[in-house]
Formats: sequence, C-alpha cells, structure tokens
Amino acid sequence: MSGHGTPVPMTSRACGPLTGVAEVPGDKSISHRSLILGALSVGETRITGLLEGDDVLDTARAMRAFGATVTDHGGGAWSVQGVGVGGFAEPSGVIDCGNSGTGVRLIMGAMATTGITATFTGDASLCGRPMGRVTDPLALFGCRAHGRQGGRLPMTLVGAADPVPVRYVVPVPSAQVKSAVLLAGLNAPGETVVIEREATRDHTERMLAGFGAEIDVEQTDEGRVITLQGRPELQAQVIAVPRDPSSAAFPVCAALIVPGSDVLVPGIGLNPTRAGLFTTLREMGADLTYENEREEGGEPVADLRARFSPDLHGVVVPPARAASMIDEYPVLSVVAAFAQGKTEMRGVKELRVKESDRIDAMAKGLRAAGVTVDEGEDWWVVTGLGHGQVPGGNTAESRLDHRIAMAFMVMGMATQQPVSVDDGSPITTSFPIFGPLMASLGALIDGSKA
Ligand SMILES: O=C(O)C1=C[C@@H](OP(=O)(O)O)[C@@H](O)[C@H](O)C1
Ligand SMILES: C=C(OP(=O)(O)O)C(=O)O
Repeated sequence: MSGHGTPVPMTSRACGPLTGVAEVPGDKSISHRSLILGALSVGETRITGLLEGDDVLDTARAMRAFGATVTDHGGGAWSVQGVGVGGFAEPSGVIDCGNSGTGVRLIMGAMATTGITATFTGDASLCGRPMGRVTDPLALFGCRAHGRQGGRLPMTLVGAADPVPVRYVVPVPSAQVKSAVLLAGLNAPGETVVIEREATRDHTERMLAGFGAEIDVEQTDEGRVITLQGRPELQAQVIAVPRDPSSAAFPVCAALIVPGSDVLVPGIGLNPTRAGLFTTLREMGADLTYENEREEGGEPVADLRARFSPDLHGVVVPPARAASMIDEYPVLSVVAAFAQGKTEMRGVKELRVKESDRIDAMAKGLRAAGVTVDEGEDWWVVTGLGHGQVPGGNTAESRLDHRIAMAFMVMGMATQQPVSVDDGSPITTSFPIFGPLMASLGALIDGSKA
C-alpha cells in the first residue's frame, strides 16, 4: 500500500556518464497475473522473478484473503496454492489494492462470477479512478456493484451466483478491462467472447493458454476476437517472470540523454504489445540496440543497449502505437525535451485516467522546467530544446504516481539545474530498487528511499 506515509522529497542533478548493467525487476503485469491465475488453478504454482513492488504485494495479500495460500520464499521466489476456478472464499475484510488499477480491476473480474461479496478500496489515487469500465461488463455476467459517485472506490461487488457468459466489445483500449472480462468468463459456463478494436498487452491470453484454458484469438474486421471456454480446470504452472520493459524505460531513457552514457539492460521482454517506446526512441535517432535476441517462456526477449544520443529529433507518435507504450509517455516526454523539434503524441486520452492525469502532471512539470508543452484532451506536443539546453530547476508534483516521479528524476540527470519531486514514495509500487539501481549506474539522486 503506497501513498499513506510521509512524503519523500527527491532531487536529481546532472551527473557524469551512466554506465554498467541495469537489472530491472520483474514485469508488473505478468506478476499480478501469475498470482491471480495461480490462485485460480489447482495445485502449486511456482514463480521466480516476481516483482516485489507494493502493487503486486497488495495483489498477493488479496489472493490470501480469497483463500489461496501465497508464500514468499525469498529472492523473488513465490508459490501459490490455488483454490481452483470458482473456488474463491468470501474475504472477511476489505480488499485494499493500494495504488494498483491492474490489481483491483483484475481481482474484481476474478471474483465477479463467484457467489461471494467483496469490498474493494485503495489509496487516494486509486479511489479517484473509474471502475465503471470494469463493473459495466461484469454486470452482464450478473455481478452487482455498489460504489461511490462516478463508479469510484470504495466499492462492493456482489458476485453472480448463477453467471451467464457474455460477448463484449471493449470500448476503450484497456488490457485491464479485457482481462477482467476474461477472468470473469472463467467461471461462467459456456463461451465468453471479448473483442478489442485496438490490440492491448496480451499477457492474460498467453497465460490463460499456459494454464490450460481453452482460448482462441482471431484477428477479424471487427478487431481481435478472443474466445474463452468457461469452467476449465486450470493447472498450476512454473513461471519465470521476465524483466519489465516499462521499468527498463527509465535507465534506457536516462542513458540516451546523459552525455557519455552506455548502459546494458539485460533480459527485457519485447512482446510487441509492450515495445512501442523502443520503436519510437529508435525513430527519434536513439542509439538503442537489441543484443542477444532470444525467446524465453514464449516471449521475445533481448538485452537492450542504450548509449548517449546527442542528435535526437522529434517525431509523431501515431495513435495506433499508444497501447503498446501507454505507461511510457511520461518518460518519453522527458526525452522529447532533449530532442530537436516537436514530438507529437496523439490518441492518448487514457493517460488522463492513470494514477494521475499524466498529460497534466508532465505538462506542468515540463513547463516549470522551461519546456513548451501544448495539449488537448487526447494529445500533447513537447517542443524539444536539444541536448544540454533544458533549464530544469523546478519541483514537480508526483501526484501519487510512480511514473511521474521517475520521469522527473530522469530529467534532472541532464538539466542545467537540479529537478525535484515533492514525493518519490510512489516509486516503490512498481520499481522498488529504482534509487539504488540508478545510483549504481552513476546517477545523483538525493532523498531516495526506493
Ligand atoms: O493490464 C495491465 O497489466 C496493465 C494495463 C494498462 O492499463 P489499462 O488497461 O488501463 O490501459 C497499464 O497502464 C497498466 O500499467 C498495466
Ligand atoms: C497505469 C499503471 O498502473 P495501474 O493501472 O496498474 O495502477 C502504471 O503502472 O503505469
């Protein structure tokens, strides 16, 4: 649970070259799903490389509350003794998902078609985020939700005792919504069909197949049509969680803007539904190479090598790429500030309903650092000043948003004056070793607890 403690102000200042190997933690999306699918399967799922960030630890606690046995064996090794599809027990207390949209929305889906009732809450950020996007499709299965105005947490879900399968076209590009419907479909008899017009990260589909569910994905004129047969017996798995590309983004982007840098980020998942940032950076002229390309656990993986790139230029990032880099726009906007010319980011309305309104949070901080940002409801444009030309000297609000805090810490590594954030404590939600890892590469960050 994040954001409940004392704020941790942090300051980042210009540093010498960043060099070395950045072993970033496990993938957050895959970590949540490993715990949830482990809890819904029969037998013991063994997981290595689990991200031990607050978001995932909250999901582990929640799975215990629903009756699974979740054990931490140390060093990222965990096991989950599952209760089987439909086997969730009614929790005796409120489920606190902390700062995690993925956690709360996927768990809501997983319990929505069991005849139990559960009450969910979270921190101030999560309680401000829309849950109707999940509870609307869950209502089609027969699940009832009672929350605050605007479909906000705290919220009680009364699961459907007699669920029916659904066919649902996801109205927003969201892997969380898609996944919630699929997880609910697990305990509905018959065929649940989810259609997404724009492809979003496909970890749920891949993992459901891995756990033995009958799931079929077809690309049609309507979009990606995912068909799941309900009431499978999921079989426990052995899972090695790959390192998180969304966390790799921070040392990679830092290396591109700090003179003389040369950083290797090994073992990063390059699933095309997640790799949009790296494509964009290369289009901008980044010296970013994929080394030792291979496949691990059914996912394409490579070691990323990022070197200082003095001649970055602005690009237009197309809306079609948004889902594959949705969490990376904050740090991309920082790189854009050090490029020549405008970087246009379009089709990104979803950024306004993340842990914070990420367009607003970044635009305000970038402007305070001397960078011009124009914005509309679903777009923003950063006018780059070029390498060495970004003034900095500002204190940005992190707004309980880990990605905003880390993006501004990266910016301060290459600005003329240091850059601060009022509260870096949210960083532990997704990247608990951010501070020491960046320091080991040569970054100068004060105040870091993470
Ligand atoms: O399914 C997931 O694991 C996630 C989906 C994305 O959210 P949306 O589904 O809201 O786009 C992303 O922003 C989040 O960090 C993780
Ligand atoms: C949006 C994010 O997470 P979530 O929706 O799980 O809170 C994120 O990690 O950037």
